[in-house]
Parts: sequence; structure tokens; C-alpha cells
Amino acid sequence: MTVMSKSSFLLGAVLGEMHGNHPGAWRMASADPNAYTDVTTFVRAAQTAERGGLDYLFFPDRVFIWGDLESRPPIVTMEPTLTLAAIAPATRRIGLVTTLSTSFVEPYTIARQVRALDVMSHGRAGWQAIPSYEPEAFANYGLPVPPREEKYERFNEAIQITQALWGSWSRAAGSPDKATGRFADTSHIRPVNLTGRHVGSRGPLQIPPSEQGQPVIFMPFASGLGVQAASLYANGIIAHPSSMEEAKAQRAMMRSMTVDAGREADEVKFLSFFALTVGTTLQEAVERRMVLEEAAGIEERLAHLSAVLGMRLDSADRDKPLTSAQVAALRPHPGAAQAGHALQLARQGRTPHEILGHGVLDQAPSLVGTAEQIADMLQEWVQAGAADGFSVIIDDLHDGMDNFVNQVVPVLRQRGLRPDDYEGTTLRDHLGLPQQLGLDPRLTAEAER
Ligand SMILES: Cc1cc2nc3c(=O)[nH]c(=O)nc-3n(C[C@H](O)[C@H](O)[C@H](O)COP(=O)(O)O)c2cc1C
Repeated sequence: MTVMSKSSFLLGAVLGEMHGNHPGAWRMASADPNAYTDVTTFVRAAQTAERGGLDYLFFPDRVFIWGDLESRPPIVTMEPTLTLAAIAPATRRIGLVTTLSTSFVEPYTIARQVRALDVMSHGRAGWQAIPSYEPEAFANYGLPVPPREEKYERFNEAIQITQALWGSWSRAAGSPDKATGRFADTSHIRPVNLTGRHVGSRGPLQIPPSEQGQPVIFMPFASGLGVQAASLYANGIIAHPSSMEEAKAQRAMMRSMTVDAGREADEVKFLSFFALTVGTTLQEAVERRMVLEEAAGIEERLAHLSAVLGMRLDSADRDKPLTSAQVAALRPHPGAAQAGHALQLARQGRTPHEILGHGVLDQAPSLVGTAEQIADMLQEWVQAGAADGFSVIIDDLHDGMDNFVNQVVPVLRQRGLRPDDYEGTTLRDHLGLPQQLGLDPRLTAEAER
């Protein structure tokens, strides 16, 4: 068996909705329905993730009510950077990745808030830089949606100024010295004086560097302009591919564009979402998911499955296998990520409720199964060059993070895919990245030429 290096199989977890990612999680017997604003749930999940040696927690964000409040809690409620500020002192090693939109937040505020998180956590912060795109988000700031080119122009300016501000307080400014009375050598705390078309800042930033220098930049794998920006500035790519083949193509594209931008391909880690439901047997995992599907409103879930399979499935028949005439008449939706999987399960004589229990409504990649089956899939993806790691999505946070850490992480460790403990202290250490302070000098040299 090949033993992979620690930074070739990264592992993080996505935290968004406090009950867990599955729309039925808030209605489970164990759930407190009011807990969607209870940050202690996330603190506990973070501590469990840290017990499993996970490299980072990733908090997505939306700045509007996202999701149908008639039937489920909002997918993002509490503001992520503040939530992570509550998690920081309750954890010691795990990376803390927040999301802030360059469409609404000025670079000085981004630089200041994420650096504060970085210093508070002793070098564990990351920033997912995103340009917003939903009209609902812009409406909450009294703005129309800008043309894409302008949005990305502001995005690039905001990232450059944020990084310049992070570099504006150099380590050479030293530490306060009571004996001499010199607090800091201000010749090393310099303005940045940057003005773009959309944003600007004089600087310097009022917070010194952290143990890792500056926070790690993450970006989603988005459209062409987003990928281009990622090739210049990002070290972590938050990806949501629909299949392993798509992931391979996206990762290869990201790596080659990074090289074209004058950086090393390995500086950019392609981190795929991965949703899972784990059980000690496949049957146990499927049954766990069936309970969640029921709680999510089985009528609606069956309506969704009907669209995937191209046949109206009645809730009265949800526990009966499809007849052979029905199976022959199925017309799986070509655009549905798991239509083929759903068809295969119908052919095997699974009932509609059981088919749902196999997670066929999840946006791929996902798996309902045992720890070994999950480890097999993750390993296959990394070995095929489809990912450098995964941001796992937990179905029901009440016990889902514990199940992942207690069941799946030990299998990954036995296979030599994950280290037994943290080998460094900062997020840059976990990702195998060098320190950085300020803009990447390779990019500024390029611009000056
Ligand atoms: C995997 C992934 C994660 C994303 N996370 C967020 C997020 O947390 N918050 C957000 O507002 N947008 C998020 N986005 C949206 C992107 O920032 C981007 O606006 C979107 O993909 C549309 O891109 P375009 O404007 O270039 O077409 C995400 C996109 C992807 C693919």
C-alpha cells in the first residue's frame, strides 16, 4: 500500500445549517428545533472534527434568507466569521475558513476581520473569497446586480488590496520592548496606498501578522473569470463537481492555469464537497437516511424522485418495489446527477423509500454506506487525480460528525491516507503551504514587467 504525504489527502467539514445538511435533520427525535441559532452546536461539532484530526472547517455564507422557511431552517443563519470567533478559543488545531463577499465588504474590513480571526486562532484562519451573484443578496445592500465583468474586476481589486494590507505590518516591526520603551518599529508598518476602480485603501492594517503570516485564501470553482482569479490568488479550491470525471477535468484545468499564472500546481488544493451517511452496515446507513427522508417531508422527496426517474411515484406505494412494467417504463432524467444510480436500485427491486435512502437526491459526490465503502470512494478519487481532499457534508449533526470521526477517520488512518495526529499548528502547516505576507511577489514582479 502506498502511503500518501499528509497534504495529499486533505480533510475538512462543511458547517452551514446547525442541525446538519439534510433537510429532515431539524425534525429528528433528538433535535431541538430552536437550535438553528445555537452556536454551541457548532462548537461541539468543531471539537469533534478536531478530535478526528480534520484540517479545516469550512463555513459557506449567503447574505439573505436561503431556503424555504416554510419547511426547513435557513441554510445559513448566523454570520460565519463571528461564529468562527466563538469556535476559535474552544479549539486548538483545526483550520477555520470563513466566507466574505467582495461585492459588499470593503477590503479593509475583510483584511481586519479575517486577520483578527487568524491572530485569535494562532494562525488557523482561511478566507473563502467570493463575488456574490444572487439578486436577493444585492437587494439586501440596496444594489442592483452588477455586470459580471465589473463584479470580477471588484473581486480582483478587493483580493489584491486585502493581501497588500495583510503585508502592510511586517514581522520586522518586532515585538513591544518594555525595557527600551519602543512598542513597534513603525518603519516596517507601511501604508499600501492602493486605489482601484471599485475599492481602495491607504493602510496600514492595525493588526500584526499571525503565526502563519496571513490567512489562506480559498475560492469556489466557478465560472471562467472565477477560475482565472483562483489561479492567481487561491490555495484552496472549494469544488462541487457532479462526477469523478468532471472533478478530474476541473482539477487538471485548475492546475494548468495555476502553472500558466507562474505558480506551482501543488500550491492549489482541489477540495471537493462530499456528502455522506455512514452506518456500521449498508443497511443501517440506508435506514438512517430513510428516517431523514421521511422527516424531510416524504411527499416532496417522492415528487423529486419522480422527476429523477421520469415516473409519478405515489406516496401510498412508497414501501412497494416497482413492478417490472413500471421499471420498464422509467425514463431517468439525463440532467439528474444520480438518475442512473436510482434506476439501478429500482431494477434491483428497491422500494421508492429505499431508493431515497440510498441518497439519490444528493448532488454528487455523495455516498450512503459503511466506513470502508466511503473510504474506498475517497481513496479512488484521490488516486485518480480527481481531488486533493474533501469537505465532508454531515447529514445530521446531532451524531453525524461523531460517526464520521469514529468510523471513517480510523479506516483512512489504517490505510495510511491520514496522519494519526496534527503534525503542525497552523492552517498553512495542515495544507503544506509556505508562509506568505502580502501579495505573492511572483505576481507583483509579473505586473511590473
Ligand atoms: C462550490 C461552490 C461554493 C460556493 N460558495 C459560495 C458561498 O459560500 N457564498 C456565495 O455567496 N457564493 C458561493 N458560491 C457562488 C460563487 O461565488 C459564484 O458566485 C457562482 O458560482 C456564480 O459564478 P459566476 O458569477 O462567475 O457565474 C459558490 C460556488 C461554488 C461552485
